[in-house]
Amino acid sequence: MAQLTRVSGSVGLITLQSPPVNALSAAVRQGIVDTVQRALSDPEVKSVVVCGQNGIFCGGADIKEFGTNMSGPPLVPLIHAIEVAHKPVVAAIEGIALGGGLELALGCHYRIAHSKAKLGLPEVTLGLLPAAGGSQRLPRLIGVPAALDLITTGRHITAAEALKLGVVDQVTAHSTVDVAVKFALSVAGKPLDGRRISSLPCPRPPNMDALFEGVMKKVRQSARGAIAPIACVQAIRAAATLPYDQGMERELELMASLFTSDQARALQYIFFAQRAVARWSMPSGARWDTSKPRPVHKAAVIGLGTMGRGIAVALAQTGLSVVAVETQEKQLMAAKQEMSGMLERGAKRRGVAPAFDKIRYSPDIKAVADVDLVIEAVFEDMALKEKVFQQLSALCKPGTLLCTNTSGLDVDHLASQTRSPELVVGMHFFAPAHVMKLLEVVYGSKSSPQALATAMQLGKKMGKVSVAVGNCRGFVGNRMLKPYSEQAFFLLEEGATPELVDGALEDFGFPMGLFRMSDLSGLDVGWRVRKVDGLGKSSGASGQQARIRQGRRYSPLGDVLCEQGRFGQKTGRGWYQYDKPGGRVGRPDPWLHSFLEEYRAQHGLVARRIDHQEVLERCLYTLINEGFRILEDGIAAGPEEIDIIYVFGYGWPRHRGGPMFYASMVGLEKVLARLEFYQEAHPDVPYLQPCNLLKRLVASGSPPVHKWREVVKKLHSQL
Ligand SMILES: CCCCCCCC/C=C\C=C\CC(=O)SCCNC(=O)CCNC(=O)[C@H](O)C(C)(C)COP(=O)(O)OP(=O)(O)OC[C@H]1O[C@@H](n2cnc3c(N)ncnc32)[C@H](O)[C@@H]1OP(=O)(O)O
Repeated sequence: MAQLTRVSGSVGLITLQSPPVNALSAAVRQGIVDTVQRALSDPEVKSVVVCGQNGIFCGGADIKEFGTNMSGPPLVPLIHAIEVAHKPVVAAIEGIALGGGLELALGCHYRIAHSKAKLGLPEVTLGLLPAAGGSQRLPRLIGVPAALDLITTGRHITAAEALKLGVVDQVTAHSTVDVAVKFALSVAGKPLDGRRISSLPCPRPPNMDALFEGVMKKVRQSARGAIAPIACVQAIRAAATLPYDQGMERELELMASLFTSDQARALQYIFFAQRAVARWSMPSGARWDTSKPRPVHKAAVIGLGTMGRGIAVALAQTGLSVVAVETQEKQLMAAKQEMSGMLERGAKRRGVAPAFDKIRYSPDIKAVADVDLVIEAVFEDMALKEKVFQQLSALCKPGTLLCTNTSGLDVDHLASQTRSPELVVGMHFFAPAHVMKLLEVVYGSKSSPQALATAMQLGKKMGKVSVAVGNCRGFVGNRMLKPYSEQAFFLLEEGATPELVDGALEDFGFPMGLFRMSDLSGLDVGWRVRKVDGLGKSSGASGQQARIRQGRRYSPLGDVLCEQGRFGQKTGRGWYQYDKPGGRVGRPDPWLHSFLEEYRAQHGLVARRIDHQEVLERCLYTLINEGFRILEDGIAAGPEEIDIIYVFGYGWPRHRGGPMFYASMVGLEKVLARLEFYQEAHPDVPYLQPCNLLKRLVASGSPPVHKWREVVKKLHSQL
């Protein structure tokens, strides 16, 4: 689908037509081939402009076609045909030119972009590289260092940056197509030498080998096992060292190794999952497209600890008026100072004025009287939160949405403290709240669809990836974390060290292993929760009995460390040792190793050799098992919700697609078999008991992950 019209007498205007983003589907590619051929053979046409309908140039290859039997004309010869054309071809870039879309534009002889357009080669984020000549043309056009940056990060750039780098020739704030047509008229009949990028030499940077070595090292470190960024560097190296034709062969060879890889499948799954979770539904049948959000102009945040500060700043940066309430004067002053710095830094990064005037600070909770929405972010203590919700219910105007930033307490119970439980939802932000992308939006049993719609819309406005989930202890993310961390503790008891467990998890792709993360966030955080749950005391007893609590295996290891004041980085000692309290670089701690040996001896435990495979299977498969329980319980509507929460909030490596997708890649039969194996060895660990949904899926032939949502829906409709 591409249309050719003649404008201004002699300009052939080719318009790509494939909503919503004019992706290069087989039909669009065929349309381009046909219209280019017609335009070039029409003697009345002296020059050509390529644009996209509805103010969008092109979103790149049609990702939905990947993994299918791709038919239709391939992109490489199509773009080549444009480049070798004897008539000037001008790309009129409005909206976006991404991936194959930008590669198409790079095949044109001139590029004119609208000032609001965004350009980029984001293939790496989908596990690919720009294989329609992008990896070979871009370095020729803008040089190797800039091409390395754009292609290995996949970042989108503004038209202004594109102009500065030389990706485009001109930027306009007017109608791009009109400007491009005028320009096309002006270059008709002029020679095109020097305008065909593939024929340009690639500028060789000084110290090229050292440059590539340095970049490769950096990319390997940040890729955490992802293969596409490395292939991108290799392709650009080919551009810098080989003639164009040979570079294109290398590009294809590298693309072939990525195209059908598990990582590409995982990353493309995450792309669509991120969009799927925006189409939320509730067990009542209420849905995203039938529930109207309430307008929110003014919001309040109650409690200005770390979370409250981040939330208030994020709201203000979204343009909302914010009342920031902190009843402790000293804390209020400290918050004000820190938040001003956060606003200033954020504004500098985004090139806008700091939103200082958007926040009004108050020591008095009565300041919430006229707001549309409140986010409570006080200390994680139910009694305190109950009191705050009672006060809010009495003070706020009717219709105000009351949200809690609890990371796992009962939203229904908090709702029961108010006069309008239908207006209560959870908005679980992740620290630091003004930076982290994830927002778990938790609906209680009485939350109205409108309340959920409002919180989801606000999350979107704040630039968050918002996921709607049901109410249960820990919601989705923290609930799944429990079996994962429990297994890590048990592994220490059985012979592992924190370094071994963290090493396995970091090799898998987590930015930080569980123990390193625990040191960072503070061991006392979990300790406090365990104490509320009636656990959390080391008891001083020895033997197996000391490790059975509430009828199941329990490891008091973390409690013992806390009792000794080892809270992690903040105290300079935790699972690792640090140079000083507040130190950031953890080193293995001989004291901890001796402590573990003594602990095992005291409890009659015999250390054995544990390998990375066992760490991964026990930590990850129990986490996945809990994910299946969450689906079974109807807390998440599908595997996509769980996977997006883990990728955006818990550091799960994106190129592994989230825990549920990973399970589907490992094979459900294998996950089930290994859980059964470990359960037999550890019958006192309920989390190792395979969940019914997992068994059911295996019994029904392990359907692919995109079918699980339907299976779960059917399961619930039968109940
Ligand atoms: C042997 C092996 C040889 C293999 C040879 C193969 C040769 C291949 C040659 C070239 C390959 C080129 C690779 C590419 O071009 S990969 C694609 C690169 N493009 C992208 O990554 C862009 C992805 N899209 C986005 O970033 C955004 O969607 C954006 C375009 C910025 C729009 O954002 P927004 O306005 O927020 O809207 P949504 O994200 O919600 O999107 C709206 C709907 O459009 C769908 N969409 C978007 N882009 C694509 C696409 N490229 N293909 C298909 N569909 C796309 C998106 O899914 C939304 O629909 P829905 O809500 O139904 O999911």
